[in-house]
Amino acid sequence: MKIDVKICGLSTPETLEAALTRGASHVGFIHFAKSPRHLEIAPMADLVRRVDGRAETVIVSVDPDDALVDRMANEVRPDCLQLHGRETPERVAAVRAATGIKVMKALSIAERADLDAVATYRGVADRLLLDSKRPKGSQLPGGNGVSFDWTLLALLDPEISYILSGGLDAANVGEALRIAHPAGIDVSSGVESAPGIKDITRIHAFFDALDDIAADTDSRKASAL
Ligand SMILES: O=C(O)c1ccccc1N[C@@H]1O[C@H](COP(=O)(O)O)[C@@H](O)[C@H]1O
Repeated sequence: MKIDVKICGLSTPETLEAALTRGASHVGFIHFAKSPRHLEIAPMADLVRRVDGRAETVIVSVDPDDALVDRMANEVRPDCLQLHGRETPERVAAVRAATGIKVMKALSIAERADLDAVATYRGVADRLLLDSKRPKGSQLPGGNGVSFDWTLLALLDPEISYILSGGLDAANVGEALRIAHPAGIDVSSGVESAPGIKDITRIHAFFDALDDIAADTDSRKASAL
């Protein structure tokens, strides 16, 4: 089964094109002032226009107030709003109802107990994204390039569809997909040369790794016949 691939924290037309050319299903843009990937609304709207239907566009924000939700919805018009803060299920439902835009809710996972929150967003958020907890001292709730214990995901109801995020890169995505069975994967730091600087070579390396995994899966299926 082909999984969704979200390349997040894009901020230049060149790196956006690289992600789209390699077949990203989702491209993400960060609106969070403390992030090295932060984009103001106008340049973000410009990048979103360039996508022109080739992938789903996602704006990532953290506990946005109603005024910011309104600006993101009306001035950028993304396909999806990713809420990466402490938004409750009620807030997710309210953002969705107010904008008519899909909502992806990010949840932080570090231990078994963190999985309990996942079910409370089921049927409320359009997509669920499972990310690592922020490391001590980090000002960012995501985009820290840190992964969590993927074996925890075996404890999740298998009916729950999620996007796996946190510390993925070309070197570890194969192992992640052997352990977890996400509907999609999300990468940001793993395709950067420095915080906030997307690297076209690393974007290609990430998709090359996914191509290798797909080829390996196909050859295993063929030899099982
Ligand atoms: O990337 C950021 O700076 C960021 C800021 C605030 C909220 C979320 C953010 N990023 C999200 O975190 C995932 C995982 O990032 P990484 O691959 O571990 O670096 C990223 O894709 C964004 O969805």
